[in-house]
Amino acid sequence: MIQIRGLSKSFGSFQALKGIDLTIAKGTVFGFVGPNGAGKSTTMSILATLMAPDSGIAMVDGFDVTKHPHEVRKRIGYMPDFFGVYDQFKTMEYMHFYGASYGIPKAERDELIPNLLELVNLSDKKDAYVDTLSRGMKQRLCLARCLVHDPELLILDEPASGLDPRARIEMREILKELKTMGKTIIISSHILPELAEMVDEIGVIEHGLMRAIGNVNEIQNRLRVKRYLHIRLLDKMDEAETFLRDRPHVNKLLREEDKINVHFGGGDEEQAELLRSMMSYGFEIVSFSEAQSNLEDVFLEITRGGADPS
Ligand SMILES: Nc1ncnc2c1ncn2[C@@H]1O[C@H](COP(=O)(O)OP(=O)(O)OP(=O)(O)O)[C@@H](O)[C@H]1O
Repeated sequence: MIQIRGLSKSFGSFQALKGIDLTIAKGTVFGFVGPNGAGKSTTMSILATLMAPDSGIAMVDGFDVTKHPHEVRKRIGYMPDFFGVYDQFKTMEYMHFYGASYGIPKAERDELIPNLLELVNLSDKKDAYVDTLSRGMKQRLCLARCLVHDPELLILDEPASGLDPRARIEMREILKELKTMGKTIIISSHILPELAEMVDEIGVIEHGLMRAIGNVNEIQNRLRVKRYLHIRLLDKMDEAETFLRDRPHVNKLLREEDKINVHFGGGDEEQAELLRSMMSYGFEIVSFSEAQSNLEDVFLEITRGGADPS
């Protein structure tokens, strides 16, 4: 669905994209993650035909975004990170406005729009003025608007940003629904653990370069991040940190207020040995647990330069 080769874009002397490559198959939900200013929005704007690259190629469903923007626009629904919602419209009117812009006949819109509003849980707000909607509702309305022409590809730039936890969960449920409908989705986010359960693949971008692409497990394996141990102690945190740094298979330590998180490269036996050694040294251990590494850990690992993902 998406093919990007050597995509570059500069703003003045600043190089926002430095030749990125990316392939996303049809039906994939792709999580696009990276720190602020990494180049996510720039890449998405180019895919949405709103910005021309300086060099390189971006194709959507076989159409070049710069040569055939109209073909591309028919196939995509784009949700920008900042959007206006034409406050003087009621929800229903707003949807009709977008539907009409895509040339969808009124009779068809009359059938389609209530279904879309239901999908995004806004049926009861159909007669409300857009400016009276909450932020979460506006974001869901924007998503419904993206779906009006039944695009195959959704390009969603931080659709959950600024939402409270409940609104985020609602947004995530809608995205899961779209996934089951077979849409290809590229979604950027800072809320990484939330992406983990719905994305098929992730791409990590930093300073305009793709640092890693693959499914979460593949990337973890590539980074050789085996397991994460959370160790809570009654006291002697500094001493424990020094002790742990010298132990075998301890790749990295992250200190939190009341616990030490260890990136551990060993297996069960080595882990048991680590616990044994801490006990015999005299540390008073409150808990010693193993956590599944999640998308956030992977992201931190890559962007802190803790391991070479290549
Ligand atoms: N129109 C512009 N003019 C000048 N610089 C720009 C412009 N658009 C983006 N940039 C710069 O390009 C870099 C990449 O920006 P981009 O918005 O793509 O990042 P991002 O990964 O989406 O970050 P965020 O998560 O903060 O939205 C940033 O340093 C940004 O300041």
